[in-house]
Amino acid sequence: MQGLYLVTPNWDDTPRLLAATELALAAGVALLQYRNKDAGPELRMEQGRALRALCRRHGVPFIVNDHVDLCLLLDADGVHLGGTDAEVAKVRALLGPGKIIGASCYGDMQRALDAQAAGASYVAFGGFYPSRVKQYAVTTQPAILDQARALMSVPYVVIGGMTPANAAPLAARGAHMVAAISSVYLADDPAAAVREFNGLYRTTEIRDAAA
Ligand SMILES: Cc1ncc(COP(=O)(O)OP(=O)(O)O)c(N)n1
Ligand SMILES: Cc1nc(C(=O)O)sc1CCOP(=O)(O)O
Ligand SMILES: [Mg+2]
Repeated sequence: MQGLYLVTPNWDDTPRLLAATELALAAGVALLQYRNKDAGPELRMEQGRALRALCRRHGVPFIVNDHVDLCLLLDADGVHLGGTDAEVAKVRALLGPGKIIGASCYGDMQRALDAQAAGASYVAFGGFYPSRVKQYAVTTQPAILDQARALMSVPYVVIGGMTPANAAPLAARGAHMVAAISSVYLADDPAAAVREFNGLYRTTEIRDAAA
């Protein structure tokens, strides 16, 4: 797992969402998360089903945000859980070993260690920078990645206001994936934005190979 972790925006216009996502997936995305905090159950089912089909066509793992029931209904590849969502251990017991479970850990290393012990497949640290789509206090520091490199055995993701430029030092510091919404979905050219994010990892690989 390395590269861009694309997360969807709160768009109710499904054709627009699918068109932008298709461009992004064709450009090369490591994981896609369906996150629409404004959608009701019907729209979530419609968008989730369509995005799952798109991901299958492109061979990209499909993750559902928050909704374990939707993950099961769609036979998604996994679910992402935050502090107010279901507990990782309970969801792991329900989904079994084959599904991906992600856990939001904000700037909290102990939370990441606990999530890993409870069966998380990856953890996410954030928000590093102000976001155009979510309000939070920007308190997470890049130094948490140095602790993660030393302590974590599952991959760790960075999220929150990511652009190819400001994510570069975080990728260089060991983040396995960069998660983003607006830098791709609000870009004039979503495919070009995806390629720019992926460029961070080519640079990291070249640097690692030379070390
Ligand atoms: C990859 C990734 N990281 C963090 C989050 C945030 O999850 P959460 O704190 O549960 O907040 P909401 O996304 O549910 O508003 C995420 N979704 N994805
Ligand atoms: C959904 C989400 N979770 C965050 C966290 O810090 O846990 S930041 C965030 C929003 C990410 O969108 P953008 O790339 O547009 O800032
Ligand atoms: Mg959540």
